[in-house]
Amino acid sequence: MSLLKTIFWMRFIHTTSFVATNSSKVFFAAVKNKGMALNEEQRKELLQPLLNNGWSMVEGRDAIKKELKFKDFNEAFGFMTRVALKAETMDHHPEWFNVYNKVDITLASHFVNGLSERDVKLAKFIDSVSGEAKS
Ligand SMILES: C[C@H](O)[C@H](O)[C@H]1CNC2=NC(N)=NC(=O)C2=N1
Repeated sequence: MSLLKTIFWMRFIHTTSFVATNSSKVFFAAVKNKGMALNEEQRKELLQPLLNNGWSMVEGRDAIKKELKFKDFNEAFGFMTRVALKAETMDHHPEWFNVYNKVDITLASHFVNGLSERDVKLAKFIDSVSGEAKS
């Protein structure tokens, strides 16, 4: 092969592999897109109803928490199982602590180091399955 042909093929391979890696980067960034931190408007519209429903802001951190008390461990763990399955399908997990019938839950989004719409969605789900629990 002539030197010119070799240079041509080297440039061709370099360009096509560059295009391939770049488009896969764009593709995976889109797949992984989890949204952004809540803005002021969303905080009034989406967060305030949760704060009126037993959730409160964590001190020194952009996160929300709720403390739930169930009848017994069975009720508490049944609730946790429902939330765990939902969290897994959402790929969004609570920080939580359980002793017997008590479950303390904190929600925040690691990828924005604060609250996102995912926390609102999970908090709403938690409220919908917490049944007779007292907060
Ligand atoms: C790699 C995986 O997608 C991430 O670590 C997920 C898992 N669960 C998560 N849960 C929460 N609360 N926030 C996240 O940013 C998060 N990210």
